[in-house]
Amino acid sequence: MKGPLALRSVTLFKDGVALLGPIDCTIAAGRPVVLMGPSGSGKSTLLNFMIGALAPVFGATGEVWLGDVEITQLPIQQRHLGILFQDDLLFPHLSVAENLAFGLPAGLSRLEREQRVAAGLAEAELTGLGARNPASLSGGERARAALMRTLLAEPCALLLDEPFAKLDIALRGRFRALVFERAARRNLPVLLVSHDPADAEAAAGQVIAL
Ligand SMILES: Nc1ncnc2c1ncn2[C@@H]1O[C@H](COP(=O)(O)OP(=O)(O)OP(=O)(O)O)[C@@H](O)[C@H]1O
Repeated sequence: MKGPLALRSVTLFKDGVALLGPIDCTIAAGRPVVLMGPSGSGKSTLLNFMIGALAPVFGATGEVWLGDVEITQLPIQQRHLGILFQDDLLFPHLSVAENLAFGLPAGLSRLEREQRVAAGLAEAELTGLGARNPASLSGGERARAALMRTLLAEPCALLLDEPFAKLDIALRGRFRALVFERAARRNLPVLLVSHDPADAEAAAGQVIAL
């Protein structure tokens, strides 16, 4: 599945009361869109709806499209969306390198897997930390590992929930550039939840404000 990610008349409800929407938007491939809004306005819930993992307390109407396929009712694994949750959710029993390898596409040779993980570690500025346990990393290192695991899985679109929030300003700039470049190079639609005006600036005004 390729092409833009689109929301059509999406409304979210919590306990039967409208929480957010209706939202209509198209997230074009290659040009990240930033989703901003007050805490508790439903940004993370919208991402969960898009991947098909809404908590039972919520309800939703409307449609999600990826290219010319409506994915609203598809099982989570058939949507081919990459999501980075706010809490990094690395597997605690796997090393950092094993976490990165976890989502790699099927069918790669062992050598190719090792090369991609090594390149991912380098790109995430985690070289030398591959054998470590996630619990032994700093919050920012874990956030970078989780972001790279999401990128290495080669999804058809990316949903990123405050991916740079735990990084210092310099790292934030470098990882913002990494995500924007990757989106452009691989022609990926990216929806980026953020409270940081610098992300909105990088998205050249492509902002959804709740
Ligand atoms: N599993 C849940 N059960 C009950 N209420 C929930 C659940 N998850 C989220 N909520 C509530 O739903 C509302 C929307 O939450 P959500 O996490 O989507 O907000 P957000 O815009 O992402 O906020 P933030 O910017 O603080 O991350 C909040 O009031 C939150 O307390």
